[in-house]
Amino acid sequence: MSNIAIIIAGGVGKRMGQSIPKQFININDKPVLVYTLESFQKHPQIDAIELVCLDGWQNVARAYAEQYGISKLKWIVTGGASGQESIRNGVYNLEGKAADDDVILIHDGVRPLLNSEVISDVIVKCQQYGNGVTSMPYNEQIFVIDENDETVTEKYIPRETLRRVSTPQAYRFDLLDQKYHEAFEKKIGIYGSAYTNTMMVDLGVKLHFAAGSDMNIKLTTPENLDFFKAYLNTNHLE
Ligand SMILES: C[C@](O)(CO)[C@H](O)COP(=O)(O)O
Repeated sequence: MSNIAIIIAGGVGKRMGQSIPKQFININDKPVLVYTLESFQKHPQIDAIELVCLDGWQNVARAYAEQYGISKLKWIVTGGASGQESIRNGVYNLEGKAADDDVILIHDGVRPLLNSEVISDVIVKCQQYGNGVTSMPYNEQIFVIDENDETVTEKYIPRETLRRVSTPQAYRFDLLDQKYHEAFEKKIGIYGSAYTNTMMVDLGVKLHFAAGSDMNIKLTTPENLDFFKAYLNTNHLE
């Protein structure tokens, strides 16, 4: 049984407002994506890495992998028109390569502050239950926007009933492959902001929470990049 990481780096990163895709932005002279790949390269339980890459950037990614010694990188697959198409491309490429009981970890290429405990726990949960999704408690109050006026609210959701999820998310390969085929055939769970976790729930799968980390932020805005730089500088990481 192997543990295979699929790193999703197929997006253009419009919200970052930069001329190059956010996964390729250099922070302290190293691309964001390389920090992410290194987390999986260093983890002793990860056997192989597949990168789903924005079209046109495959050679750049391959060159970086060589430069930074990401020897576990086995496959580079081209991303799709949406997040779900990108993940699907990564999953389908593993057909005939991954075994049914392999643990497949899906992770955003723009979450470079991933620690090894989070990777370990999501693998344990997946081995135990067939899936595991990293998650954290929600610490803010959540209010629901009024149906008729998006500037007001009269309703909230008690935060004790919520958990916010992140990546990595891990699924047994047979479940993951079967559910992507079902989703794309029936057009379920593949709308705009959908991801593997929401698709699984839409297709009736019960998800199991794994440990998350507040450091494991997704770099979406320029402020997130500033935070990442500050973190690296304070912690003297390279
Ligand atoms: C974990 C996630 O929020 C989906 O549940 C994921 O990080 C979303 O990534 P996206 O690039 O914002 O779709």
